Amino acid sequence: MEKLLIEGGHLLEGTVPISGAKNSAVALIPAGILADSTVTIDNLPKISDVGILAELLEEIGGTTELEGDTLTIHPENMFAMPLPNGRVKKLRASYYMMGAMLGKFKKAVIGLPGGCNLGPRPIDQHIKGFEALGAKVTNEQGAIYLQADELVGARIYLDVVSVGATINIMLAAVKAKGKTIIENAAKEPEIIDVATLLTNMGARIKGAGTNVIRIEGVDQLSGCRHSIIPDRIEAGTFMLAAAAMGRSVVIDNIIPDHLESLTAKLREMGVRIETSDEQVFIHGANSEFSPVDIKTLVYPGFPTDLQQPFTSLLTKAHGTSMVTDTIYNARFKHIDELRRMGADIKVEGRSALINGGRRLEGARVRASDLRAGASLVIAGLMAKGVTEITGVEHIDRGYANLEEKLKNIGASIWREKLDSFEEEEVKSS
Ligand SMILES: CC(=O)N[C@H]1[C@@H](OP(=O)(O)OP(=O)(O)OC[C@H]2O[C@@H](n3ccc(=O)[nH]c3=O)[C@H](O)[C@@H]2O)O[C@H](CO)[C@@H](O)[C@@H]1O
Ligand SMILES: C=C(OP(=O)(O)O)C(=O)O
Repeated sequence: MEKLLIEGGHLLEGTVPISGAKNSAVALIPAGILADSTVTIDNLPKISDVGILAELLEEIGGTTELEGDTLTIHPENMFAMPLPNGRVKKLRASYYMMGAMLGKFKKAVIGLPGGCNLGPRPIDQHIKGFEALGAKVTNEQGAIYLQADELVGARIYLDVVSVGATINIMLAAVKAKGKTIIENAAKEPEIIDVATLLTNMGARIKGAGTNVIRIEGVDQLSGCRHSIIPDRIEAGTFMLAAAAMGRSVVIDNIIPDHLESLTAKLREMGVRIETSDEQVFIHGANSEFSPVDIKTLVYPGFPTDLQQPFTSLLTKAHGTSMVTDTIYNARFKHIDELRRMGADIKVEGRSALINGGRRLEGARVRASDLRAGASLVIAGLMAKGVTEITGVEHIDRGYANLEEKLKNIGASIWREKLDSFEEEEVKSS
């Protein structure tokens, strides 16, 4: 077990290159199962979720090669190996093994997924979609059993706009007989990225990125090469760090349009931002920030995954800000930790009220989930003194080379192994 240490107060200056998107990568890798020849995925982020998914493909008989940021998937010898336990429990996106294996083999056994604990995260809409396509789905002892004689296209209306259900139904439907229509689909850029890969493999998909996706099933999908879109959440996290502590920071290799909701809110606070085709420039630290209210919404609204990191920045604004999460009702585990660092924050229902303007102080804190970790890293960069963050394994699920990227722009951040006393403390917390 490890911890991150940050000596706060250092101003940031320079360029941060952004990696490929976690939430695309974790769907694109299972999508490789559907092909009958080699799939090559470029611009892969070096994060633990990616490594675990590659191992899952090997568990079902595939071979994978990771060289730099390129993953090559050889799906020829894959088979419908049941995966009721083990690695599937370590991440949320293992649910994509359901759609991909159902699409390819017409059957799958997959343990219920893990991932960030943000309150209830049901997968009823995924299952509703699989059933509509003709699968029999049962839940036995924490694993989902899926079986179909054949998959037949259907019209599926999602009761909840869900990224995971939209992608999972696409994965299952691309090889179904006839036409599938997904209504009230999610519109996140990662959905377009997955549809692009599948289309390059030979799938027929129209409307990805709108709320109605039409899929005409095909018999066969072949290998292809695909480069992952930039990670808008990683980019947003660095934009927030730069707003908090940046003299002048360039966030490079991004699609600025994917970050419009964040850019608008930062500008409203008084952060100076310029954008170009593939970069944003942030001039932050010396400004007097105004408080703002944010409400998380489905894309193109403000992303829930940036809510926690944004909260840290708001401790610097002069006055009271309100952060409301309409997607997850319990995504506030970072708040207690920010309080340990001196933040004045109250949680009321789905909202956090941040009374900003006072400098945070370094403390020993715990990252309970991925973006709570990002929020604590930003808080640590801002704080007086040293902040120690445990729960680093959550941060490693989603941020590639975080310390290196921050060090390169002037942060003082390093990683240490926990001693046995600290390990005991973490295990019992
Ligand atoms: C691997 C991945 O891509 N993770 C992202 C994905 O998670 P994930 O795909 O799990 O999130 P969803 O978009 O499915 O969830 C949105 C909301 O719908 C609810 N819901 C979802 C499915 C379902 O069957 N029933 C249901 O009620 C969820 O509890 C949540 O309240 O989108 C989230 C929302 O942008 C992000 O926070 C996660 O980073
Ligand atoms: C919630 C997240 O991830 P996951 O869905 O993989 O748990 C996230 O990326 O912020």
